[in-house]
Amino acid sequence: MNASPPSADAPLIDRFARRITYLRLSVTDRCDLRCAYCMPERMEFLPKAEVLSLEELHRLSLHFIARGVRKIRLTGGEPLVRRDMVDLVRALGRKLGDGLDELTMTTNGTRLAEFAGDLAAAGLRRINVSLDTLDREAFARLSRRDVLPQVLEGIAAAREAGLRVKINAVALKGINEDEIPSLVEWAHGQGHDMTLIEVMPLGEVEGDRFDHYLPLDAVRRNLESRWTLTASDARSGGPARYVDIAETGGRLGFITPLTGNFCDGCNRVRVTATGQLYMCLGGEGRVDLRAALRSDDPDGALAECFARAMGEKQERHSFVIDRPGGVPAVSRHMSTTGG
Ligand SMILES: Nc1nc2c(ncn2[C@@H]2O[C@H](COP(=O)(O)OP(=O)(O)OP(=O)(O)O)[C@@H](O)[C@H]2O)c(=O)[nH]1
Ligand SMILES: C[S@@+](CC[C@H](N)C(=O)[O-])C[C@H]1O[C@@H](n2cnc3c(N)ncnc32)[C@H](O)[C@@H]1O
Ligand code: SF4
Ligand code: SF4
Repeated sequence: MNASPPSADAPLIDRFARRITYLRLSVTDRCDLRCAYCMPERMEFLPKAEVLSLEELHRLSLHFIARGVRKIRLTGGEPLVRRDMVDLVRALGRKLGDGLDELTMTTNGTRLAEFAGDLAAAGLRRINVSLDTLDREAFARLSRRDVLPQVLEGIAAAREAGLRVKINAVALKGINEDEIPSLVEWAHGQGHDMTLIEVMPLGEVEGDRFDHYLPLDAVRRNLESRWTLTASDARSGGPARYVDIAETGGRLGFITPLTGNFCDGCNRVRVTATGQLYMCLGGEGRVDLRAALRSDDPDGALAECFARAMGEKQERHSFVIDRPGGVPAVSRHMSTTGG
């Protein structure tokens, strides 16, 4: 008996009954920074010709929304280095309240001062800005670019434009470890939520991630010896688990792929700038949506791709950072998959 063809708007549900409602869409693999935990100084970027056009990114997003995706995060590389970014936000913003609950972005903030107003006007309400340190020299060493003042200006501009800002910081032993409490105080003092992230072994970088890996269970214990942390029920749709801190009056999230696996509740997939759908951040499994989109029968080909992706999405990642010299879990850099 022949199986019936996959339907054009079947919800995205994987083999483990996890429903996919969150798309992380990487709009470019390029970046104006070179964060040492993310990529090497001499990073090779994709030829522009391989990257999806704005119209293709939009069309693909609509296919995801038709299948039950309610949250789209634009990411990269650095999304704001792509020139037509605001146009994409404007186009997708029209789906807010009409299938889409949230359209948001993760950015390094270097270009936010220029774009915050346009992004807010186009429908963004909330934005995550990556900021690992407030020390200008440490920032310049870590990101290999001396642009901390620009990032701080960007964050201020986002707030002025009415965007809710969440600060993301990768916790790094010997780099920002001692600064974590003051970074949290600063973020909360500015009215921003904040999230700490464990470094993940994705893609080759210069140096050994083991040297700077900082488990967040230890960071949490340290913060508990200083402040009153109360577990919060707040959820932002991503993997963070939050606490409220009485003394700073703010919320702090922990993203713990290594010390507290959260794959059971996975609700997301990611698409690269070349239209490759990766079912898991920590896996090699992918399907080629660009080829489907450019085929003679895009609707049928995409339906098949989505069915295959849901059949193949893996249960969990197998990241470990447990000894010097470990190899990355996958060769792909975080900047390719968009985090
Ligand atoms: N291992 C793993 N890490 C993830 C996943 N999703 C996001 N992250 C990591 O979490 C960090 C923060 O991601 P963000 O781009 O701020 O997105 P988010 O945490 O979903 O954001 P919220 O919507 O504010 O919850 C990045 O370093 C991501 O790589 C995931 O599915 N698996
Ligand atoms: C890949 S970046 C893309 C968006 C933007 N360029 C930025 O930095 O916000 C998304 C997030 O991934 C984080 N990240 C990058 N490499 C990482 C790694 N190896 N482990 C954990 N987080 C990482 C960054 O700190 C950032 O918060
Ligand atoms: S973390 Fe973001 S800003 Fe830093 S190098 Fe990677 S993509 Fe660029
Ligand atoms: S590592 Fe893979 S399975 Fe786990 S939460 Fe992330 S995408 Fe989902």
